[in-house]
Amino acid sequence: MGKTGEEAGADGSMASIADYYAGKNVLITGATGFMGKVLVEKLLRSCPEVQTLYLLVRPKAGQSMQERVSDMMKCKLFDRMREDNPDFHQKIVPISCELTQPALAISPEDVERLTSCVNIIFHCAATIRFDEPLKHALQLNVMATQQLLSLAQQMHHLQAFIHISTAYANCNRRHIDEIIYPPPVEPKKLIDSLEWMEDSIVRDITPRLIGDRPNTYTYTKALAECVIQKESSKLSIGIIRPSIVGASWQEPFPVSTVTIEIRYHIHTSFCGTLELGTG
Ligand SMILES: CCCCCCCCCCCCCCCC(=O)SCCNC(=O)CCNC(=O)[C@H](O)C(C)(C)COP(=O)(O)OP(=O)(O)OC[C@H]1O[C@@H](n2cnc3c(N)ncnc32)[C@H](O)[C@@H]1OP(=O)(O)O
Ligand SMILES: NC(=O)C1=CN([C@@H]2O[C@H](COP(=O)(O)OP(=O)(O)OC[C@H]3O[C@@H](n4cnc5c(N)ncnc54)[C@H](OP(=O)(O)O)[C@@H]3O)[C@@H](O)[C@H]2O)C=CC1
Repeated sequence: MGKTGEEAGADGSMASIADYYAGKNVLITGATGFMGKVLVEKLLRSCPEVQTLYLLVRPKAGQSMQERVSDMMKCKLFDRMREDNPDFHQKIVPISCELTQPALAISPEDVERLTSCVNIIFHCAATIRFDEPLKHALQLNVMATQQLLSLAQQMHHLQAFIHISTAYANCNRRHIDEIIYPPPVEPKKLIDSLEWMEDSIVRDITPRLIGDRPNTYTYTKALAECVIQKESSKLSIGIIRPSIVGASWQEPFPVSTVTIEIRYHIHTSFCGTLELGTG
């Protein structure tokens, strides 16, 4: 992550990661997901002086966002935290949202609270279904990212906006550099033109639109990177492109063997069961 000059010591040395997070307020989207909850646990455990984690969570399946976050903190992932610091939940503040709604459906009071104190944003939320209908994938992976960037610009103390992309955003290329490639289409034009179209028409033209990318997931993740790049002069932005995220190696506890059922369709259909061991 980039550092601001004021975070460097007098001798120009960088603070440790834990020192950097001391007293910081962090906003996380997708905190109930596979990667988000690991991030929440890691920040709480390894950066004990972090001030507050604001989690943007939607109510789901009859559960309020508070119930969902309470359930999450009871899961095995947080066993070590419960032992080390039973009061860790006090650092977590759930904020109600629905990322596909205008202004992310965050209440004005919560917007005020977030804009006055958030220092770092981790944007993990996305639809990761490879076969998500294009309109919905655009709504969540691209338009919600745009809306979160708008919110970020209102934040008075924001130091970093970290966007979780994917190594597969440019999987149509043989060689991928650490750059953002020009978009296959101007995201705003695409969104505007799909808005009035019936879902069935969008479905029919999706293969033409995504071109040589294998699915709507990688296509919309690539468009999201372009949306992010447009704001890069106004915000301090980092883009992470993980590849395939597996089980934990050592922390918070080692998972020695995991069986992954592969039903991915990237370049060819692929079906089978893969055993991954860690030693
Ligand atoms: C040595 C190394 C070699 C490595 C060799 C790898 C080669 C392969 C390369 C591909 C590499 C792409 C890496 C992208 C990395 C990102 O960027 S992250 C994105 C990751 N995305 C995902 O994991 C989502 C994948 N899943 C999907 O998109 C959809 O489930 C599919 C595959 C299109 C299937 O859709 P569907 O036919 O409607 O089926 P769906 O109801 O979704 O799922 C059927 C069942 O499978 C389960 N299921 C679905 N997805 C998963 C999952 N990921 N895990 C477990 N269960 C699942 C569901 O829970 C459901 O279970 P039941 O309810 O039946 O019990
Ligand atoms: N898993 C992997 O191997 C890889 C993942 N990535 C990227 O990492 C990020 C996280 O992926 P992962 O954790 O696996 O995904 P998950 O599907 O496990 O999590 C997605 C998260 O997004 C939230 N979300 C989805 N829709 C909405 C919505 N409408 N409003 C509010 N929140 C919403 C989900 O909340 P809810 O619980 O309410 O559904 C959930 O917390 C993604 O950006 C993905 O592209 C990149 C490379 C590899």
